[in-house]
Amino acid sequence: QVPDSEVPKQKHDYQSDVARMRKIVVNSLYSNQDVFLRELLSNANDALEKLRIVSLTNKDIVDPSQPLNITIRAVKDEEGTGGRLIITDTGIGMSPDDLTRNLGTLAKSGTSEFLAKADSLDTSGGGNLIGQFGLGFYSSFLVADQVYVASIPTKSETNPEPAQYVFSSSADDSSFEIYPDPRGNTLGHGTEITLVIRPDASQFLNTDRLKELVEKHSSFSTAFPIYLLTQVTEEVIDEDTLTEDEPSTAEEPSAPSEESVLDDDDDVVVEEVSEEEVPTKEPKVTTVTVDKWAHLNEQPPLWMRDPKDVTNEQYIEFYKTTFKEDEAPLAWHHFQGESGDGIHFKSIIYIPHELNPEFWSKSTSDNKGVRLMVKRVFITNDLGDDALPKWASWLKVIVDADDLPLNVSRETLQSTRFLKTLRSFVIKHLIKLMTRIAQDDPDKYVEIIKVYGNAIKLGAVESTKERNRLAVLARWPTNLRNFTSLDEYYVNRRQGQKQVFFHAGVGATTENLAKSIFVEKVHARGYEVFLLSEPLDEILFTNLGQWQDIRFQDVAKKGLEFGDEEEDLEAEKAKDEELATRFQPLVDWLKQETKDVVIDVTLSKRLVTSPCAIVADTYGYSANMERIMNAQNAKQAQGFLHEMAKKQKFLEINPHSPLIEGLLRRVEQIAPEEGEEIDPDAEAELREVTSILIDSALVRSGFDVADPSVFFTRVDRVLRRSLGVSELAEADIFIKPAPPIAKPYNAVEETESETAPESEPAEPEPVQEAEPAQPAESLSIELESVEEIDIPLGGHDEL
Ligand SMILES: Nc1ncnc2c1ncn2[C@@H]1O[C@H](COP(=O)(O)OP(=O)(O)OP(=O)(O)O)[C@@H](O)[C@H]1O
Repeated sequence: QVPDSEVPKQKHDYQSDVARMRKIVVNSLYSNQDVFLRELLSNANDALEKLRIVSLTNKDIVDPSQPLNITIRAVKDEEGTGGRLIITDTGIGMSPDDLTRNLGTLAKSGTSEFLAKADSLDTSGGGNLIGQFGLGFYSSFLVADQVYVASIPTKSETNPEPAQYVFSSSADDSSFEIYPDPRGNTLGHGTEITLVIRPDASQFLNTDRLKELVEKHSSFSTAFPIYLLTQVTEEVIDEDTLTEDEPSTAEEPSAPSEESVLDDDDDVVVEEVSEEEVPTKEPKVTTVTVDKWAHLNEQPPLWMRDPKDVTNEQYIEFYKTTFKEDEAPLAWHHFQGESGDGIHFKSIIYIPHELNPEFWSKSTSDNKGVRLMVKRVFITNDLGDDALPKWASWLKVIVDADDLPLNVSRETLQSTRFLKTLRSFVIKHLIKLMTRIAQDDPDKYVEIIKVYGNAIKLGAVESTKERNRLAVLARWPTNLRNFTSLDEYYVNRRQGQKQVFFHAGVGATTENLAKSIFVEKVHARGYEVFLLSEPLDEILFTNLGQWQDIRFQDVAKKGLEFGDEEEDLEAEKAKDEELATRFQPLVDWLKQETKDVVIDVTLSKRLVTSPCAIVADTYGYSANMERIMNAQNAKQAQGFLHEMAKKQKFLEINPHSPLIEGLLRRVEQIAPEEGEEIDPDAEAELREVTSILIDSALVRSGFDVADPSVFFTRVDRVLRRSLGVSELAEADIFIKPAPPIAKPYNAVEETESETAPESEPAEPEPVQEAEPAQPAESLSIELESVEEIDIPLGGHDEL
């Protein structure tokens, strides 16, 4: 019976956003109509969960004769064109105020964000938004022209005698009505939603279709039984009273009870057949249609089942429904464990298909992704920051603990080892899951690592306990391939290799890193080098220190060894000595010239074609680390140490580079003979060339030059010389001054209206005629008289 009759009704206007929202939901989700059932069942499940939680501390509020369940009933019109779908739960219920607030307003935060998003929505995105913004109830209007919600809350101190009220609204109304249910209290406690199904949605009155939908979306996501009223035909023995062979339809069914429920094993249970009298004459068999409640979710909830009995589709559907996600997860793992306090649990962990964009910007984990159940009953999804470490806070977890008390509080959980053990179990199984995928399905693993690679690295940096296991899972590009693991690197190392080579440059592309002067020789020799572009990478390698028995080596730092240096030791040594003697004058000159920039100058063994490089000492900052530290404002925090670390640099020159050869020759040329004076011009020019060489070495090595404008002025000067342009020649500058300051707003308006008829726009006034704010001549004179800055040569204070 639709609860609509001549009782006084209170009319309320929908909050304007609600009307807009309903329209959006209906329009954007039209092709996705069947989500309505999932949404309403999810609300019913929530209401039952709320009641169960409240009843833990207040047993009296639940009517023991009223089992906690959800029922679905389809009632077709006599004409068979439409009908009503009635979904009832015996949950917490709603008072008239709740009905108004919950169904008539949008108290949710993020509503305006939703509306903005939804305005530009295509149909495919709608399902996701519905979940995110809790629009569940409005999806009723996808299939119904008119919706009645009859509800009665449980008894409480503030409401000892609750009454059943109805919320009624049609799909096009801008208002809704609230009124006392003319039928009185028919529900005990709970909510009954009656949808007057639109003709184009009549498939939802078909019990087979309903059964299919519930099985697909909802059967395993609730621990409360869901019953569907189905009609079964039975053959019964006709009593004398029945003379015709007409099928008879059962009356309005009562709520499901154990006896009235269809048993799955035994398809039809005869319910209303009296066996009082044994007919004496030949019995006549008649076919009757009987209404029966079919229990749709008889199987235990998914997480309690044996993984062997669950299909991939079921895992995916369960995930979507439980965590309100529209996309399938990337992977999942179903396992059981024991907390050490004797608490057993069953759990499923899911890796969502994408990382929440807020993951990197939020400092706390704000984790609602862990749903704790006790003996199949939902307890909470608010276990606080302790539930998962920040780096793994994107995981979606369902966990059911058998031995916890139902009224367990967050404080109790935190004081026992349960949460701690759960956390380490979840992480252990996540690592296991990822390791398995990495081995069995490398393509899938790449997909996962693209999304979660940096989160894994964060975990390896943050967690000392799991560092090595997580580092195994991380992947980096190298000069030889993409997505390389540390183990792969180790296996492919060269004979005698005692270092894991890496080169880091935050934000640089892999291609640019591969072209670095520090990589050229390592690459040319056929060694593999990790190319790191994320801020976390170098920190992680530094924290790891070594992999297996070989230590990490930044190729841009001192200490680079290939491991085969011993092989030609004698021949090498002799060559080195010869080079050292030959280049000594240049090294001495450079030491003097660069003493403020580097702590020493050496002949390089790492460069191939580049003339020189700035190399950080083992304990100094590499260019990458210097940038990271500067960005973190570590200068203030670490003061002296930071400055010291920055200074630990060496200049390495490549004795095989023609440029360095040339420089050596110049240094030798300007060296005065006994009793001769040094040529000051030649010396000044050499200094300038040296400065440019050092600055470009800094830039090539990834460091910043102290003052780029000084650097470029020097380059300009050298260019002028090579082009035969006078160093003193000044630029012919004329800069057109800006027009005078605009007139006040009103004045502009007046002028415009007087002088600028719409059809014929006035010629813009020539700049000269306007009254300049500053005389144009004085401006141009000032600019034209700018002089080139005279840069003192020699020394590198400015570096
Ligand atoms: N069957 C029900 N029993 C009790 N309260 C209900 C029921 N259905 C809806 N409500 C109340 O109405 C509110 C609005 O429901 P709606 O489905 O629109 O969003 P929601 O359930 O809060 O969001 P979400 O779908 O994201 O969980 C719910 O939060 C709940 O308080």
